[in-house]
Amino acid sequence: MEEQHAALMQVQAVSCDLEHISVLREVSFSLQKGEMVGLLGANGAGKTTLMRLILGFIRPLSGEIFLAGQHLKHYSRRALAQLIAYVPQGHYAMFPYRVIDVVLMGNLPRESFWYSASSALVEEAQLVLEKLSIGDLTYRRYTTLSGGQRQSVLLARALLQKAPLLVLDEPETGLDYGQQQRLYILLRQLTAEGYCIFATTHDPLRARQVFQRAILLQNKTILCDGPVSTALSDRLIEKLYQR
Ligand SMILES: Nc1ncnc2c1ncn2[C@@H]1O[C@H](COP(=O)(O)OP(=O)(O)OP(=O)(O)O)[C@@H](O)[C@H]1O
Repeated sequence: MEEQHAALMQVQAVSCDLEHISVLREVSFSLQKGEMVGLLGANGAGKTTLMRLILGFIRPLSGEIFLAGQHLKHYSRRALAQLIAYVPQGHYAMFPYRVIDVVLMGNLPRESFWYSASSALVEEAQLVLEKLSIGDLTYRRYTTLSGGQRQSVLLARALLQKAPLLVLDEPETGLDYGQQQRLYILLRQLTAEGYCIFATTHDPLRARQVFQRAILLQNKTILCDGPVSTALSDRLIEKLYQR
């Protein structure tokens, strides 16, 4: 059964310009179910741009991106959201929704906008919040939360989305030490359940402990892609961040 071996995401020779400036050149890699992959590179290396490309927010100049075997351009927003969940780096001040309502928005790709959440779904959302140790925030207003608390709520929303590919932009930013530890334990559990985690990080030493595989971006392309034991060697870390 070829389907079972197909990569969850395949990026083939992707190049991208922003404002007529070349940002990425001939980037190729694939992501499989059950993998936890870190994306590393110096400031401005193109990590966020690469994430925006695979999320379908921007189109590549050339190259192809496939998700679950289908070209990204053939997906509707809703169909895409059933396969990729995204936790952005920034925390935008939104309307003063309650935390539980923000988390329930994770189910929107499967429902119409005006759907009323079943009690089973509300219970599920509460369980996700508890899993992230923020059950006490359930009925707080999102706009009143701290940056780290908002980050955890956005992760809860992404988990309720139940997409097999979780894309996280610097997920540990703003989290205290305990929340970071719990986050990585949870991400490991999710990969064991078959989820694929693709996350940027600025902490190569931490990445060496928590990720299985690392993709290093430098000079607009991939410097190294492999198991953290080799991709995050002292030599390559030094090379990656040199000026
Ligand atoms: N909208 C834009 N228009 C023009 N250039 C952009 C735009 N967004 C990003 N860039 C440029 O593209 C390059 C890659 O930016 P990107 O945000 O992808 O880097 P990054 O690796 O995520 O950086 P950081 O670690 O600082 O978050 C940078 O040189 C940046 O200045």
